[in-house]
Amino acid sequence: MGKLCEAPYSKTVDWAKWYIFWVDERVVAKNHADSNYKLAKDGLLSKVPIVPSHVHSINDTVSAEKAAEDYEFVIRQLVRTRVISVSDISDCPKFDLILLGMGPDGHVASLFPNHSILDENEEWVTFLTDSPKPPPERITFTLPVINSASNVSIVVTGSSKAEAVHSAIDDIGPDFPTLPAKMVQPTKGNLVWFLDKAAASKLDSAKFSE
Ligand SMILES: O=C1O[C@H](COP(=O)(O)O)[C@@H](O)[C@H](O)[C@H]1O
Repeated sequence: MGKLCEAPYSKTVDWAKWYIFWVDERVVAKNHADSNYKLAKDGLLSKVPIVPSHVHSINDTVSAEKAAEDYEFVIRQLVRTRVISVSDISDCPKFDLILLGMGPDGHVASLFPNHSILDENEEWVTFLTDSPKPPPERITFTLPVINSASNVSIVVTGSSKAEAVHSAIDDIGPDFPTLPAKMVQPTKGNLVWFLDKAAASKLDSAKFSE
């Protein structure tokens, strides 16, 4: 994403075709240090000519429950008008690309290990008020939405995440709890992990290309 802010991409990418959504968001003001919107705005959106009306951030003035409901409503409208495609095997939106990070505990988006939110398969966007990682109030896409995307990338750096990378990618047998990151399995899409050497250091074998 950083590269896209630089020449030649900043000029050659057809930014008018880009629509931006947040897979998960912390329910804090948009200028708060914990805001995922702020992170994306400072790092990318303020540096490229994305159409402002194509940037769909959450309503930060309401409760987590209402923010999730509002966000799903917006996405449903865009599916109805065919701005977002729809999956042909579920009624879920089919995003072109879902870009995820992963925490040292194996969480992706705001889908945390052993949380009941992992079983949510009715809603497209749901909320939690007890996130084990602060801040506690968050909204998140659900697994069925993530797994309906055309492409999913998980980008992980640092040795603190090496154990979780190993558990999520390697075959570690049935006796271990399944991490949220391992539940990311696009039904008809591609999944690509991007790891630095430290994050890849506990993988069983060289399943990756440098
Ligand atoms: O809270 C979150 O954490 C993960 C990854 O966290 P990191 O600080 O270890 O990079 C992130 O991917 C997720 O979207 C976010 O809300």
